[in-house]
Formats: sequence, structure tokens, C-alpha cells
Amino acid sequence: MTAPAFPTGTILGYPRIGRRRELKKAVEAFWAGAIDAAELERTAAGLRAATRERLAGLGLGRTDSAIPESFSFYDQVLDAAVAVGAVPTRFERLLDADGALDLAGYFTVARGEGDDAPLEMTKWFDSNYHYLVPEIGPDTSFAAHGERLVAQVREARDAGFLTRPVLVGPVTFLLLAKAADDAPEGFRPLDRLADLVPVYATLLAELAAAGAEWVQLDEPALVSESIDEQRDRVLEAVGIAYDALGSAEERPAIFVAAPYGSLDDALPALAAAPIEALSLDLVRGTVPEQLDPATEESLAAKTLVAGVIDGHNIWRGDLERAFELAEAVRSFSGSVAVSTSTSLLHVPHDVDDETLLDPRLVSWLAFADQKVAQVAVLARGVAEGRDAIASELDAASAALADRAGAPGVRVPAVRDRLAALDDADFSRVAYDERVAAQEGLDLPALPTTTIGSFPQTAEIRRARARLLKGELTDAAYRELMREEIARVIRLQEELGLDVLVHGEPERNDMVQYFAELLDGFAVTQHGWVQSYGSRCTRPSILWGDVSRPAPMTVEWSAYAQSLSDKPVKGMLTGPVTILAWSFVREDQPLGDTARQVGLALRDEIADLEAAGIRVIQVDEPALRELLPLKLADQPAYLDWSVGSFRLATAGAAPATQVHTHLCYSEFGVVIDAIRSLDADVTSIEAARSRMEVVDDLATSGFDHGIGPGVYDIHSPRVPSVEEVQSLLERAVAEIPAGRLWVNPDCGLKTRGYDETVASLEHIIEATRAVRAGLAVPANAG
Ligand SMILES: CN1c2c(nc(N)[nH]c2=O)NC[C@@H]1CNc1ccc(C(=O)N[C@@H](CCC(=O)N[C@@H](CCC(=O)N[C@@H](CCC(=O)O)C(=O)O)C(=O)O)C(=O)O)cc1
Ligand SMILES: N[C@@H](CCS)C(=O)O
Ligand SMILES: [Zn+2]
Repeated sequence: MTAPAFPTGTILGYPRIGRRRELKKAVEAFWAGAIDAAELERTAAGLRAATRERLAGLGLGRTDSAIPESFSFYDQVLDAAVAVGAVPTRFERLLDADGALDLAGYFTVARGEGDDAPLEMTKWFDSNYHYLVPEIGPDTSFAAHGERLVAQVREARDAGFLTRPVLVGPVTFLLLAKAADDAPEGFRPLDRLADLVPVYATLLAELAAAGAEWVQLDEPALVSESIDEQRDRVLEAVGIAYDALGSAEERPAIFVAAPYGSLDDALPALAAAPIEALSLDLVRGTVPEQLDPATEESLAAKTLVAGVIDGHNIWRGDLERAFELAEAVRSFSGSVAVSTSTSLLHVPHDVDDETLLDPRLVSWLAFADQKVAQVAVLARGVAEGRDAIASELDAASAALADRAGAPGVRVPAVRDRLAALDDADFSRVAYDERVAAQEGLDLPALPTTTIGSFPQTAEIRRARARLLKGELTDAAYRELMREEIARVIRLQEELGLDVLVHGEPERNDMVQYFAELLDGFAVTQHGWVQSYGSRCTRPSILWGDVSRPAPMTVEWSAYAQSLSDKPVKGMLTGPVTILAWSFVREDQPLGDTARQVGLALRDEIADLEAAGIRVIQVDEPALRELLPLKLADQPAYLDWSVGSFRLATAGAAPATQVHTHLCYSEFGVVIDAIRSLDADVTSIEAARSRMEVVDDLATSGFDHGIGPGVYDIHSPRVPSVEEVQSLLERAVAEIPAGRLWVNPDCGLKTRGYDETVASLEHIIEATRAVRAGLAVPANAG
């Protein structure tokens, strides 16, 4: 086909939660029955309209397909599943006579209903976004249901826009899917490619009929080497899918976007396919080298979309370098466009909303809107030459230079302390010695504990909101939090838990709380980023050398400990997780930054010990999350990540029991790293996967204390005593009872009190039953 011109500047996607989280609020109001579907649709349409206008105002073309239709009510992978009709059989009752799903049904698939579990949720590449995992079996029926996307293209057209619909591509869709529970052994979702591709062809035809000139098919799975599928099968699938889609008669021009890394051997496969445009992530990846002549020839006939503006972080960055990269791509094709490296889903809307941030810091930053403006500048430069954008490039370079020399960015005292570290600072005495030293904790066999947070009630959040607005004094707020801590301690004593927590009511977020108290960080007012569904976080900005001006948690933990004779766990977030869930400086190796955070936490641990805290948990739920997608980069990552945790914890006395906690991911691949953390006790998410991780632990020779979760806190379901007991019995069969702990999968902050109390009661009852059958009198660590 003769492709219409591709826009000179574009973005791969834009935040959809709303500048003031309007979508989150409307969706949650719909769930609560406070608004109906029509009102939710009106809010969403209003947001989409505002987004298109905003993007055009920032310099993207109105009628050249530059603006992506990347809206979603919940998740783009769920949208793709719905668009190809791949709704699991347990939800088929929600489909109407035409096989379509209404909004309520869509959310039910996302969130589950009664015994019908929702789609599983997992991490989206190396970002802090979580998607829903499609379930595909040999009998999954596929049918095109592109009604929503088609309606959005029409909605845009009616408002005077020609936009570019975005869909997860067929290969990535199948690679991210899991085999349905009833699929036979050995079945892989990719086996269904030949059945799925015609449905995509129909969707493309419908989009073309609605007036779309270009469609964007996202294929990020092609850059990942961590996908559990043979690479040659993946490359073959690329050929099959795109040969078929590219050969269709009725279709928009196809733009395949491949964010989150370099395409490597997938580049020749995509180059050979009859598609019209292809993106290259030049932030995580590099400009291709040593291409074979056939690939060079194929690329020359396509538009290459240079992903040179970082969609992952919030730095204004080196615009000159971005321009050079875009120019370098010209050697492959006469048709080059400028874009972001990934969707802007991962960054907040607009730094201009941050009126409380230091203007000097603001001048170093670019949120989504500023990045769109950067794309527009570079697109002009590519079209008109460097001189046309010289002043913008110079301004960005000046901001970069200002940042490099600004106070706080490099603090000699922090750097000197890091430089003086030696191996001994990263190691505790042998585990057995620690077990002996910790006997004074006097714990029963199978000690019970929770992961830290108790429900963050509306009252707690409201109190914090009132504090921020000045409606509550600091003293009054602190008193409310102390009352909450006292309630939580009392509840745990009544329940009969063995190691207590203070419940973390004072924490707005397990990372932001620390960022607010550490030097080197800034926090935002409106910098919300979607984490999953309607849930958002406000990643902090780690801009300078990190140090701890004062203790951060000691007052709360010491108060909680003063209320009980049982040990109360001190609760800290680990260095890797603090980095993973913040926007981190990119001007020095991550390992250096992680060690700075590690040292600050080491000081906190010393202060907790001095205040009489005997058990300290350092959470690292994101250890798996930051694992690089490319295998070659993984050993170095594991080295610095494990090292920073050990630096944080190795100053603890042998008698101090150090715990860690991990969740949100599959752990098999990092199990050795978890062992190397050398925590005395590790609590780990396991209930959701019915204790699968226990096998990995048993075979890996994990020989410290371990608490595989027995309660899936992601669901409002209360597990029965029998269910918990059967999970515990499975764990006891694999793990010596003297090392086994009993705990939920994760913190309880997103749960309500009724289900929390009932679940904990069942956990305690099940533990007592299992203990009764054991010969082991006490816990070893
Ligand atoms: C555990 N996870 C986390 C990740 N990243 C983090 N930085 N933190 C995490 O905990 N990544 C991986 C996972 C992702 N999972 C989740 C789970 C739950 C949430 C979540 O519930 N987010 C909340 C916002 C939490 C928060 O920041 N609360 C603040 C502000 C609360 C607020 O919105 N206040 C209102 C006023 C309220 C009132 O008046 O009643 C306002 O400001 O308008 C706080 O408690 O102070 C969410 O609502 O989305 C996120 C990720
Ligand atoms: N201590 C935290 C860990 C969450 S991953 C909590 O309990 O919420
Ligand atoms: Zn957790």
C-alpha cells in the first residue's frame, strides 16, 4: 500500500488517569454505585477530548495521526483481550447477545466477582505499571470487538482530529497471556497465533473504515529476553503475524512500536514485514549497528520512529543528545519521526502544576506535557535543521549544566562515607550465630506475623489530607496516628499474633513517606502515575545525594513497642524499592545511589535498635521489578541491589532479627538473590499461586527463616481456616517447621477491617491446628 505520511513528531501514549485523577475518582464512584455508566462514559469522553486538545496545544498535529488514542478505563492489555473477544469462560455470562461486554462487565473481569477470580495482575516490563494477564486456551474463541476503539476514532474525528488508535499487538498479547487453567500440559498461548491474527485483521479493517489512517500496534514483548518462550518461535510469530496483517486489503498503515529496549534480533524480522513504520527505543536501546543488507534495504522503505525522549523518567535531560540520536537514524531511512521511547503512562501530567517545588529543580524536569513539547521541538529540528531549534537545545543544555553543579547534587560527606566502605560493612555474623543470639525473642513454632500495614481507613487518609490543608495541627495529627497505632496493637494482642507491627498508619506510601524525610528527594503534589486500575502512586524525585537528617520511624515504632511485651517489628522500605518506585537521578550508576539510601537506612536501623526494637523488617517488594530485561545486564544489577540491602542491614546486632518482604512478582529467577540478602526471615507472596514458590525455595537450598504468604490480600475474599491450613501443610511438607513463619502475602493497607480481622482469625486458628501436629517446640529464626 502507499502509506499516508507519518507525523514528524508523536508520542507512544499519554497518561489517562486525568490531571487530577478524574478517571480514578469517576471509576471508583461507579464501583461504589455513586454514578452510573453513562456518567462515567461522559467523564471519560471529557478527559479524552481534553487530552487531544492539550496534545495539539503542545505541538502534536491535529489531523496527521500524531495523537495516539491510548485511553483505557483500566488496562490496555485487558482492552486488547476484550477487543479480540478473549474473555475467560467464567465471565462469559457477562457478554451480551453479540458477545460484547458492557462497562460493568469489563470491570468485573478486571476485579473478579464472588468465587470468579479476576485476571491475574503482573508487572509491565521494567516499569511500575501492572497489567492484567489474559488467559488463553486451545478453545478460547476469538472475535473482533473493537467497538470502543472505533467509537474513539469517530469521537475524535467529530471533534476535528485524525488520531492514531493504539492496540497491544498480537505477538505481545499472546506472549503476555498465560495458558488457561484447563489447557493441556505443554500448551502455549502463542500456539493460537494463526487464530488470533485474522481477528486483528478485522479490527484493523474496522478502524480503517472509521477513518484511521495509521494504527499503532505495541510489541514491547519483542525487546524482552525474559519472556518464557523460545526466541526463534517469537521471531517466527512476528513474521507470521505481520506478513498476514500487512497483506490485508483494508487496513490503516501499520506502525509497530517496540518500547522498553532494543529489538536486537527482532529488528530484521520486523524490517522484513510489510509494515510501514517502526519505533526504536533509543533511550534503553542503541542505534542499530551492523545490519545485514536485506534489513538495511527494508528499513529504508519504512518510517523509523526515533524514541529519543525518555518515557520512563521525569528529567528534562540532554536534548542535544536526543537530537543527535534522531539525526543518526536518518542514515537508515529518509523518513524519520521523533517520539518518546515509551508511552508517557509512566510519568505525571505536568510539572507546571508543582507550585511548591523549588523552581530550580523544576527547571531540570519534564513531565508528560513537557516531554510532548520536547518531541515537538525535535521534530521541528529534524524537519528544518538544528539552527531552527538551537535556542531550545541550548536552554536544555544550560539546565543540565546547572543541575550538575547545584548544591545537594554531590555532597562530599555522603561521598566520603561511601568511599570508606569495605567488605565487612556488607556482612553480618553467620546465620547460625544469629539464630542463637535471637533465642531471647522466645517465639513459638510457626510464629505468626503480618507484613506491616493495617487498613488505611478513610479516616486516616482524611486526617492526612486535613493536615496538608492546615485544618489539623501537626500535634493533633500525630495524636490521631498514635491512637490508631494503639488500636492496631490491641487488636493484634487480642488476635494472638506473635510478632506485632505498628500498622503504618502514618505512611501515605511506603516509599514517599521515606522520601519526604530524606535529603536528596523531592515529592510532588499532583504527580500521580497509574500503578494499576484505579490505583496510583506519586513517585518521589531522587535528585541529589541521599542522607538522613533525623530518625524517620523510631518515634512510631518505639511508641508501638511501649504498648506490648511482644516484639514489635520496626518497618523500613529497602533501598532497591525506594529506587524502583521513585524517579531516580540518571547522572550516576544506580548502584551508587542505592548504597547512599542503604547507608541512610543503616543509621535508622541503629536508632531503632537503640530504642529497643528487636525485630526489623526491610521491605524489598521491587527486587524483582528492577531486574533488567536483557539477560546480560542482570548479574550486575543483582550485585548492586543485593549489596545495597546488605549495606542497610549488616550493621544490625546478631540479636536483632532482620526480616525482609517481597511480593508482586514471580521469584524463581531471583531466588538466589533473595538468599544472598541474608535476612533472618523472608516473607514472600505465595497464597495467590497456591504456594508454588515453596518448591523453588526447597530446591534452591534456601536455609533461613521463611514466611510464604497464606492470605491473598489482593482480594476481599476471606480464606477459610481449612484453606490456610492446607497451604500451611503444603509449606510444612517442604520447609522445616523450625524455619517456617505464618503471614499474609503482603500488607493489609488496601483491605477493610472486617475482612482483615476475619482472615487473621482464620490464620491464627489454622496455625494452632498445624502447630498441634508438630514435634518442633520453638522457632529457629
Ligand atoms: C505496593 N505498590 C506500590 C508501588 N509503588 C509505590 N510507590 N507504593 C506502593 O505501595 N508499586 C507497586 C505496588 C502497587 N500497588 C499499589 C497499591 C495501592 C495503591 C494505592 O492505594 N494508592 C492510593 C494512593 C495512596 C496514597 O498516596 N495516599 C495518600 C494520598 C491519599 C489521597 O488520595 N488523598 C485524597 C484526599 C483523601 C480524603 O480527603 O479523604 C487527595 O489527596 O485527594 C495518603 O494516604 O495520604 C490510591 O488511591 O490510588 C497504589 C499502588
Ligand atoms: N510493609 C509494607 C509492605 C508492602 S509491599 C506493607 O505492609 O504494606
Ligand atoms: Zn508486599
